[in-house]
Amino acid sequence: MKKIVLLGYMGCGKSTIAQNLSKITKIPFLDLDKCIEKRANLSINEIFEQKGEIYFRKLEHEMFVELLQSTENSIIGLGGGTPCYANNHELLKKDDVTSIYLKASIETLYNRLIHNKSKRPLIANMNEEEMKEFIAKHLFDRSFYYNHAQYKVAVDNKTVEETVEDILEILA
Ligand SMILES: Nc1ncnc2c1ncn2[C@@H]1O[C@H](COP(=O)(O)OP(=O)(O)OP(=O)(O)O)[C@@H](O)[C@H]1O
Ligand SMILES: O=C(O)C1=C[C@@H](O)[C@@H](O)[C@H](O)C1
Ligand SMILES: [Mg+2]
Repeated sequence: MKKIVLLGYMGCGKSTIAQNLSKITKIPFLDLDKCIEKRANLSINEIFEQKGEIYFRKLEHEMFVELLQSTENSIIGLGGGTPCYANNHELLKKDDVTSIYLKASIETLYNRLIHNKSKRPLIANMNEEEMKEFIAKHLFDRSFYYNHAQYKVAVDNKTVEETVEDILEILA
């Protein structure tokens, strides 16, 4: 029961890359954020608004543990904050897990997230200036946890296909 776990900051491409990798490898893709939404019967935004972030982080941890315990092979796309809470980073080193950090620069993340922030409650209400500073500081804080991944793939200036190719080489 091999698990391929993709992690990294919001907008680095976890969901996009995982979907494409899944098509090629025929290994099913599970998006942790989507699993949480299904379990809670609320969107990520609604969970943050109605229940608060601590509740979300608890659910996120429980769901991550549950997905890792399943006996099926899977590609698991984490949420941007998953490795940074509840000691989830320690789970990235498990024997049956291949964890891969999709590493993007502040510039790449900013350019992607600026067009696509409404569904991301941590940045939804920020203006462009605030967002750039927030991403820079937040990425710095989170890098410690992301660096617990077994592998790193740089994604700047790469197409989806190129990043998928890099991951296939790691898995070969
Ligand atoms: N080369 C690329 N690789 C991956 N995504 C890209 C690329 N170029 C543009 N994008 C776009 O960047 C966005 C990446 O968002 P995606 O939802 O995959 O990230 P995520 O890491 O899953 O974010 P979150 O943690 O918020 O769920 C998508 O809108 C995608 O279309
Ligand atoms: O970076 C984060 O902390 C988050 C990223 C998203 O994937 C969601 O899990 C949620 O919006 C929190
Ligand atoms: Mg995602």
